[in-house]
Amino acid sequence: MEKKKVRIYGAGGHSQVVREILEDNGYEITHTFDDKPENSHFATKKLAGGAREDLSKFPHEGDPVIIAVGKNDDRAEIANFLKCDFVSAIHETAIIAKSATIDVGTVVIAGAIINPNSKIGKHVLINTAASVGHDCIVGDYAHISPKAALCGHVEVGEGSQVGVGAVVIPKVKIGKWCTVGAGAVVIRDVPDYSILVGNPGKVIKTIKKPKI
Ligand SMILES: CC(=O)SCCNC(=O)CCNC(=O)[C@H](O)C(C)(C)COP(=O)(O)OP(=O)(O)OC[C@H]1O[C@@H](n2cnc3c(N)ncnc32)[C@H](O)[C@@H]1OP(=O)(O)O
Repeated sequence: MEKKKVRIYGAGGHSQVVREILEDNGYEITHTFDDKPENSHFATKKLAGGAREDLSKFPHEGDPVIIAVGKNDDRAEIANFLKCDFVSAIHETAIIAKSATIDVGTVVIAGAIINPNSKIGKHVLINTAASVGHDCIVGDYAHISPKAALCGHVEVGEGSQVGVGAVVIPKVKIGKWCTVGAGAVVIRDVPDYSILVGNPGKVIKTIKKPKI
């Protein structure tokens, strides 16, 4: 049987993880693109320039693409300028409830768990061993970092990152483009554009709305 084909946008460390998931899932990677080839991971082969230099020259048509870029605002920007079909990458050891939904372009890494009725947006990253409780909503371009835990009915807004090992208690709403620091415990709703750290989590900074 002919292999499914995919192109990877992004050639850093995260791209290596996505590549392995796709290969394990039976894909052939036909091209890898990066806007900063000089920063690419040493193991990347057959690298081509990205679309930022000249969008009109980018081969939008062709094999579908996955955006394997770790920074949420970069992922959002790239998703907005590419006119391609997108695929998702879900590691075989991830546990995803039948009633959970996952939108296009999303990556779910080894050992992650997504419980019933949760809705995961586009181009989201659910990282290694992260857990998403029941009835959660995770917005487009968000990142739930390794071993972070969202309890039930939690909402994470567009573009927000929940840092490694952070915990979010039930029913808390995290706004858009927030960063929850590593190891934080979030016990109250978080306004858009906040950076929050500690236990109990406290907002230490507010960022400007990213240009995407
Ligand atoms: C596979 C992977 O690699 S996935 C990657 C996952 N990445 C992460 O989880 C990283 C999450 N990022 C963090 O925790 C960062 O420290 C951030 C975003 C919270 C803060 O970063 P910055 O905005 O650069 O803040 P900065 O480092 O200047 O620290 C500001 C203050 O917050 C404190 N602080 C920073 N991070 C934390 C934290 N996680 N917990 C508690 N306090 C913290 C600092 O000690 C400092 O305190 P001070 O002002 O009293 O000295």
